[in-house]
Amino acid sequence: MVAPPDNDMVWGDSLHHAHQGSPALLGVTLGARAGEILGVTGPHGAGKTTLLRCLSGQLVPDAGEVWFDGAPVHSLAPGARERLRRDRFGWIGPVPRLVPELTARENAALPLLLAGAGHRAASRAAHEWLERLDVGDLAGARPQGLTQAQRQRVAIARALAVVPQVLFADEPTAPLHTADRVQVLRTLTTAARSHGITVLLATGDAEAAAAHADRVVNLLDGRTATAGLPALPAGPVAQDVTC
Ligand SMILES: Nc1ncnc2c1ncn2[C@@H]1O[C@H](COP(=O)(O)OP(=O)(O)OP(=O)(O)O)[C@@H](O)[C@H]1O
Repeated sequence: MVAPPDNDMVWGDSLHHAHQGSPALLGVTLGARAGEILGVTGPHGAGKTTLLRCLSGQLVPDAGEVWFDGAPVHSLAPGARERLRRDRFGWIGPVPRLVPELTARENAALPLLLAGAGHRAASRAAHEWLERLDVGDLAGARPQGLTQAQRQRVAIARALAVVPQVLFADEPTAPLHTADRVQVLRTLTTAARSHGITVLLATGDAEAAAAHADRVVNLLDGRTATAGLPALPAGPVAQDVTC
């Protein structure tokens, strides 16, 4: 077992994984430094989701190692991995999964309550994050009364409210209209930067990654095609971004 580079918060080394015999990762090595926003791009089927699931401890890779903050993740027992995910990691997928019986505010507050926050503090923090995501006025609505785009904003608020050490964002703006994607990605990355959250942002949109990430890794057919290219400076190009 080789320890990761000192300044990497998350590190995957020689990751291989197959889904029921179909290879998805064929030896990917990458690291994200503390507070870095790392874009992971590539076409459909490149392995982005599988990579994020391995790095976040949802999947144990068939081969290779995953490290978080200087400690191995791949060799943790399932319960310890579950606690790590709950206490340190956040996850945003392309489809919002909210608890239907709870309001938007209660959904956003849920991870804070699970982490031991008091009810009032959790509710206040959840509401603040909903406002940042422009759904504060919908705090009392239940998921079925929201559009898919609004539900996704609630899911993003929920993931940020707990201020995870690492946020895994897999196509986080997929359900949003093109015009809203830049604004939501900017809100997400600004919040992450101001709170020192490390972000792994998977997107099929190379322009979006270049506009919002500090560094971009490109996957192709389960392998790293180009790694560590500096992102383009955020600027006018961000206006045209889709993802
Ligand atoms: N649950 C699964 N069962 C079988 N094959 C899978 C499964 N999940 C992913 N795959 C396959 O693994 C490969 C990598 O898929 P993955 O979803 O990781 O890529 P991706 O880059 O995230 O693609 P997309 O942009 O379409 O989400 C693809 O060939 C895909 O078909």
